[in-house]
Amino acid sequence: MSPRNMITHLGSIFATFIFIYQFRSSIEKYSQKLLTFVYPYIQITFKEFTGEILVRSEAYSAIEAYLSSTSSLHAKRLKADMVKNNPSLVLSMDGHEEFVDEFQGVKLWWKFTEEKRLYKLTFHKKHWDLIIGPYLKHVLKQGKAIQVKNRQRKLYTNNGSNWSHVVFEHPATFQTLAMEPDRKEEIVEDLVNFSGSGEFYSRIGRAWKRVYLLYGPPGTGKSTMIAAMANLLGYDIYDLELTAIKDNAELRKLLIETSSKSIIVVEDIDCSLDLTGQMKYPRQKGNKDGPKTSHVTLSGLLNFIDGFWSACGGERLVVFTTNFVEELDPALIRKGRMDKHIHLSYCGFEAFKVLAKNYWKIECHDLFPKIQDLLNEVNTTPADVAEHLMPTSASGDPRTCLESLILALESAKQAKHKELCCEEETP
Ligand SMILES: Nc1ncnc2c1ncn2[C@@H]1O[C@H](COP(=O)(O)OP(=O)(O)OP(=O)(O)O)[C@@H](O)[C@H]1O
Ligand SMILES: [Mg+2]
Repeated sequence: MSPRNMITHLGSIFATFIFIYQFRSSIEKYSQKLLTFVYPYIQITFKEFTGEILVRSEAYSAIEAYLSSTSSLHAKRLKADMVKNNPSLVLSMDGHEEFVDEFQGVKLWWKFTEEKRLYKLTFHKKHWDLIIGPYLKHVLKQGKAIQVKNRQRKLYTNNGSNWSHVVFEHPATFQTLAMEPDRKEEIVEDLVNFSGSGEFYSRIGRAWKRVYLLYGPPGTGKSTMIAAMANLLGYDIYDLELTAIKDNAELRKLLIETSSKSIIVVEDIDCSLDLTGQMKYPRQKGNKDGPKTSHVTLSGLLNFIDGFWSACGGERLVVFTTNFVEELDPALIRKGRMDKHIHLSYCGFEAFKVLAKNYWKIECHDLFPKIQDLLNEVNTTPADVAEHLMPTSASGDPRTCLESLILALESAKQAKHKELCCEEETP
């Protein structure tokens, strides 16, 4: 073939290529249009790992948590996994399993692809706004809440300026806490409101934190309530031992290292802090008048909490406890610094009934009226009552325990009576 013909020949091949290419892209364009007309569904994929450095996507894990809880009710094929830091089995959709969800009357489909580690969401394009907006917001919110509930919680303690932690597994709940039901309900409501009010706090420009002061005699349930709070909200606990802290710099370091969704606990502040704000030393635990040993003042701590928390992460509770609330400087415990004061007192009859139900699953008994009368006359702590209700032998029956409690209450009543008589006799 002559060069001239060769070039013409090549030109026509090239032109054909161009034609096919253009024809193909218009086919693609029209087929795309046709497809969307014929197939009006939108698909969105959520991959487990995203970005150049392949970070695990938060959206993926929230969707996984959401679907594992909702799909386990409907999907036909599930798989069960033990997940690190999670005490229970986590069910999730088996590979290629499809799950139909419904939101405000709109159907949508989730499909999990195991080998690609992705979730595919399919929905009709006319629901675009509803799905991209409220639905996905609902899925991520629910998923995150489920993750918090399932995650293994930790109990941190500080030795000096470093935290160390153990797995937090305390059985106390507000159901098992001996307290008047309506007071308990009010506290639970306050806590649940707090945990759901992130937007509220950012709208009013306040740090998302709430400070509780639990006060009352020893053995009335202050530490038990803290555990119940952590279990209710799924929070970690940071048990801050202030006497182990040298100065404010160490305190700042410890507080900055705490994570959100946690309770910072400062027990027995009357024993670990200078309550008047002067740089003296607090007393040893339980010794009302002994010398003080820490270098951190309550006002210094509260200023940190006010200042520190407005500067960084939110959703933290701070809980102070004390046996001697009357010792605390009112300026330091005023509302706004310590938002909620909770008095845990001696055991009343309603609180006793909670303990009787916890320990013996009894809600009434012929000895209850006698116990009610004695509890109205004698101050005894739930710890003491719990001690008497503890079954002494495997076959023990409630009567033995209730009778031993009555004996103890009657002797306490006589001792009180004697004390009163002595007081009257002393001139
Ligand atoms: N209100 C309560 N409800 C249920 N159990 C209680 C209650 N109060 C005390 N107890 C029982 O008594 C034990 C001691 O209670 P807890 O440690 O909560 O007392 P506390 O108020 O923190 O005492 P302290 O002031 O000495 O720290 C707990 O293990 C718990 O079993
Ligand atoms: Mg305690």
